Amino acid sequence: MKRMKSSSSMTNLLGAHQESAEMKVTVFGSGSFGMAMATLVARNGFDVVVLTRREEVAEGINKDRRNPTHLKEFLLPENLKATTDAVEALRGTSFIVHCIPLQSTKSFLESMKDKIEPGVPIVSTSKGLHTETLEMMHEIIPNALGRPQPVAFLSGPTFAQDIMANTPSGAVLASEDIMMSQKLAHLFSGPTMRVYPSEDVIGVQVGGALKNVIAILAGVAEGLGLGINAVALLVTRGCREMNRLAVAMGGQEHTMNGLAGIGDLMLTCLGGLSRNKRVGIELGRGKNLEQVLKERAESLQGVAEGVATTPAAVKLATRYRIPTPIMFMANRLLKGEDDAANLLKDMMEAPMLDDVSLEMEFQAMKYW
Ligand SMILES: NC(=O)c1ccc[n+]([C@@H]2O[C@H](COP(=O)([O-])OP(=O)(O)OC[C@H]3O[C@@H](n4cnc5c(N)ncnc54)[C@H](O)[C@@H]3O)[C@@H](O)[C@H]2O)c1
Ligand SMILES: O=P(O)(O)OC[C@H](O)CO
Repeated sequence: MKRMKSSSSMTNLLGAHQESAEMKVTVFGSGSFGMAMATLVARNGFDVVVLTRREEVAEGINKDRRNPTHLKEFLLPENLKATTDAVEALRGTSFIVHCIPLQSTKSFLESMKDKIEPGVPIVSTSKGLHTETLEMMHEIIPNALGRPQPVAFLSGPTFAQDIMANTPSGAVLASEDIMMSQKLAHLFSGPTMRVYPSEDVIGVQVGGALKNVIAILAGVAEGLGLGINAVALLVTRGCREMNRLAVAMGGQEHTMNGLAGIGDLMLTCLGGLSRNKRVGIELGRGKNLEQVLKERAESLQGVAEGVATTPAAVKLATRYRIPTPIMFMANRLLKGEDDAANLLKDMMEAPMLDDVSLEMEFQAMKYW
């Protein structure tokens, strides 16, 4: 494919699909979502290079057109290549799609800072909150690079498998600059993907992070065999906690009512493919967290961001004085402070007082 000679500035994103064959896109990460994003933009005509840590993955993608470890049932487009060489992956790139788990992003980007051109936009797809610093990606990226960088955040109800299968999906892409959101959203959109531009950087990120916390509990209810009524109860009341906290943190209510909020919550909690929900199911069936995470790591089942995000979510809820008893329950469970059945029984016995003030609710932390 024809390459642009120098393509590092936002102006090169103008013109979108008709110029796509001349534009190179770099994808960080060859896990499930890295492969889905790489395939999506390759289908839109871009030359795509996936940066992977493992030679055998690069070789599988380049020679067999399959990732040998993730979503290997899908044949990859010919204009999608892979490399373990960051300089090669980034040479002449127009924009970067970041698909590395949030907790690993700081160290990863610190190692990349001299290789990434300052003007190249980074579209983050990572969903979470830093477990210790409580930071979101809009803070982690410039801190790790040691400079401002054009950044955008793509989030919504998008299981990697469904994107690979080319069935219809939708997401939101947010940046502080609505013009940049519009241009980038257009580059990701296609016959089976609708990407809506937004300026709500906080709402889009918080929605993607907190839905994973609630999904763990949806899984716990399922693992305990409590039935779909219990799942709907937890997810709906969890949704209220997620919205209140997101708005307190600066997110917009309409974002939480859209694809990056309730849309992703529904998919993750009710769909069958969520890794976060799967962790909850295993906990509900009586396994401990250490055992669950060890088994997942051994069989390359992919990151469940909600595990590391939950302690950060409850710290932020405390900072913003937002009552989030369901998220606190998830935290107690993950810390091994109580077992799943006991926690849910306690929750059912909690008073129901919706007419108390938010502050009273927060102090009591037992109304839900
Ligand atoms: N899988 C999905 O359906 C999906 C959908 C939307 C968003 N996301 C988000 O995308 C992000 C990535 O998810 P995923 O499903 O691809 O996870 P995954 O576990 O399948 O893959 C993660 C990738 O990151 C790489 N990686 C991890 N730590 C690294 C480090 N320190 N340095 C370099 N590479 C490192 C791994 O080798 C792997 O290639 C997560 O934040 C997730 O919440 C995933
Ligand atoms: O598999 P999960 O739980 O990480 O969810 C994947 C995506 O975030 C769904 O939108």
